[in-house]
Amino acid sequence: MKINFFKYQGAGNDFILIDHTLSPLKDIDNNWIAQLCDRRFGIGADGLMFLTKHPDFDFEMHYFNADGKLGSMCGNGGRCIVAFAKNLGIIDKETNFLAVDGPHYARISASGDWVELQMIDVDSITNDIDAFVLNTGSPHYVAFQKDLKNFDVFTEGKKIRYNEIYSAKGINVNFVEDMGDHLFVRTYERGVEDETYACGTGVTAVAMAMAKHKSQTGHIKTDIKVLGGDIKIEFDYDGANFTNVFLCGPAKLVFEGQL
Ligand SMILES: N[C@H](CCC[C@H](N)C(=O)O)C(=O)O
Repeated sequence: MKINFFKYQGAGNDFILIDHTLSPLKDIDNNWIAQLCDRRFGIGADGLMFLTKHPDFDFEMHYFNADGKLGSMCGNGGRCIVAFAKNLGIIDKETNFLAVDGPHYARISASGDWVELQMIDVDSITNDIDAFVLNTGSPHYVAFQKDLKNFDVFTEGKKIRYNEIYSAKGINVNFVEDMGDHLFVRTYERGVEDETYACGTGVTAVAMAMAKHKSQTGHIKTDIKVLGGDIKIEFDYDGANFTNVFLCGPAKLVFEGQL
């Protein structure tokens, strides 16, 4: 049986999407997923998602990292699957869907390629020396870095991801430089085990860490540049809890094909 797939990208974080609404997901072949995500032997992607039906939601998102294993929440993937669901005609301007970290609300531009995705509330940020550690659906480490453009994100990110504190469960490692009117962020992603061009849960974690660092409260809007484009984050912060969190950015169909 032929399988139709769609390739999407959100600020350069790229994904393979498969409509699996006709049957439930079972017998996942993790090696097959890893092979499809491989950039030389497969289609090439940072992750793969299946869209399935759910009795209480518009659809359910199942996200796998490029290594073929089930991932935790993927923010850019969430934005892309919303654009995909619109493309499939499952949803129109807004949606409530289920992901691994719970229900998500999202709204979509009329053009279908700009998605604002609500992320989970966050009530805990800890420190690891000068860095911040928090979970925005996926676990993130946020460190400040000068001259980030010329920094070796792969080597330094990998060192942190595999150090004795984080190696067992893994962590996504974000480096941020404050550029004045925006933040510049680069991320080493667990499960891809490489730097990616964008990470949605990562930039969300960075914006939160920056608000805490600067002791800002209220309704906070943050403009972020990543290697693959521009993302906007919005949330309310009362000094302890981050609520009404939105990850906003592009989500575009690149091509479709058949396996
Ligand atoms: N790229 C993703 C993060 C994927 C999470 C994954 N790397 C993991 O920790 O399982 C994002 O946009 O949020």
